[in-house]
Amino acid sequence: MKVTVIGSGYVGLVTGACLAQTGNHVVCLDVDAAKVAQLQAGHVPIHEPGLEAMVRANAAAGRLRFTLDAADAIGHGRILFIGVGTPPGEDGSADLQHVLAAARTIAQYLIGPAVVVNKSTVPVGTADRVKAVIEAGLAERQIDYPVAVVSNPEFLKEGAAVDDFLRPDRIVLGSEDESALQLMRTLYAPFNRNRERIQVMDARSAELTKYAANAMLATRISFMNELAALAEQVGADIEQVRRGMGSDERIGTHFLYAGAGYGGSCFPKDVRALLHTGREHGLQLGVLEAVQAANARQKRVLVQKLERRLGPLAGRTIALWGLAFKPNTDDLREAPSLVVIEELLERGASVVAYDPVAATAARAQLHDKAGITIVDDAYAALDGADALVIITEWREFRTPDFEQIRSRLRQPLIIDGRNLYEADEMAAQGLVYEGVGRPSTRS
Ligand SMILES: NC(=O)C1=CN([C@@H]2O[C@H](COP(=O)(O)OP(=O)(O)OC[C@H]3O[C@@H](n4cnc5c(N)ncnc54)[C@H](O)[C@@H]3O)[C@@H](O)[C@H]2O)C=CC1
Ligand SMILES: O=C(O)[C@H]1O[C@H](OP(=O)(O)OP(=O)(O)OC[C@H]2O[C@@H](n3ccc(=O)[nH]c3=O)[C@H](O)[C@@H]2O)[C@H](O)[C@@H](O)[C@@H]1O
Repeated sequence: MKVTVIGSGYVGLVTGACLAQTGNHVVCLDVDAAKVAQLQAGHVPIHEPGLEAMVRANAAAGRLRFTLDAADAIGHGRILFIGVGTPPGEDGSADLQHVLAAARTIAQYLIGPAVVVNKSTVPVGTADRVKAVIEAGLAERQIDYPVAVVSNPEFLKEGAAVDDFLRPDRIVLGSEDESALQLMRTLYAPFNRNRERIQVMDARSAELTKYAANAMLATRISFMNELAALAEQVGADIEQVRRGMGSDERIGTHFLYAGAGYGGSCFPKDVRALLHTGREHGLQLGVLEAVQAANARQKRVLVQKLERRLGPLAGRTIALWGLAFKPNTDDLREAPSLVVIEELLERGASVVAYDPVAATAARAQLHDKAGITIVDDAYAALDGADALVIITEWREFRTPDFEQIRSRLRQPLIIDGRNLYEADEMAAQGLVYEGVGRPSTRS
């Protein structure tokens, strides 16, 4: 099939590459000239395992190309995906300017009937708005090609995006247009083998499903972070509690890890956007408000732990391991590390940070901040530091050289925002260790 994808970011690029992989001919449109040039040269500008190889292979096979030329891209596809960003506006609502601009571009250059598929995360009612914008644009051109708009929210996770797209838990299709749905079923058939993953519903339910899923996951995390604080007070271990409660099938084991707070480009923004939708309809979503407040508190917990151990932090040097909002990505959007860095610098501490993948992105973002150095060696970050704070659970931090950690730190203190180690083992290594919601070493 001929497919056009508007927006070549995490979602657009993964969608384009995976659909080309199953034999479709895909053209990806973007407005960012530098990004398009990079992609045309076979370079994927984001760190996403497996993506670059897939992009190169499909480009070489003639099934995937990138363009800035809207007429070319819109003229190509019978199915047109919208995968542009929906960043938070001032009031927390999802800013739809890019989605609506994409709709206008479609209307301007469409040369025949089309199925427009919205993959961006958008508030309820956006499918109707997109359809109205396209129809108005076509009417101006005095043509009336039939256009169906399908809501098809994306559930991929960064760092596992290709895998998630190829093996989705479900494929949500929001539309009441039978022929559009039939086309979508055919397009998604390769990702729908062995068991039925396609769920058809109305567009509004599809749009709300996306926010509901992210909000539920965020809720689980904030709930566990709150319980972790309680566990510390009552002398329980949140890791044992997690195992105990997660083995109940009704609860399940995923997304129950207490930590440094959730970050990323989606949970924070989507929780805010859903709260805004609630307010627009006169509803206070109290559970979700608490989720958001708990997360804001959690991002500060590691610094409070440091203060309790070290006293005032002015003049101290703190080593940070991990800057990305989670492993396997170089994405720093809403990363807990940024809050920790801000809080440490505000208190007059210096920061020496290491991240195996996000260092370049972090240097670009933090270059104007005095007091932070980003180094390329995990152990070099420790030299002369008063403590090590672990913020992202990169695999290489799982079994580090504890002897080096102890000898290179000025004080043998680890504050672990991801509960990677056991307190008694740390004590045996001569380290003072504190995780989140778990018993610490004694001293
Ligand atoms: N990043 C993620 O893991 C996920 C994101 N989403 C949602 O998908 C949407 C896209 O997110 P990302 O891919 O992360 O965004 P992104 O910021 O990485 O990429 C968006 C791309 O769209 C381009 N763009 C903007 N306006 C355009 C226009 N008028 N025409 C053509 N291209 C245009 C931008 O230049 C950029 O390259 C958002 O609504 C997000 O909430 C959904 C699931 C997962
Ligand atoms: O809408 C989106 O963009 C995506 O948002 C999340 O994906 P992502 O933000 O890439 O990353 P997650 O793996 O969900 O992690 C989000 C944050 O929660 C934190 N987290 C996750 C799990 C957990 O148990 N505890 C916890 O603190 C992570 O460290 C990270 O900061 C969802 O998992 C995806 O399904 C969704 O498509």
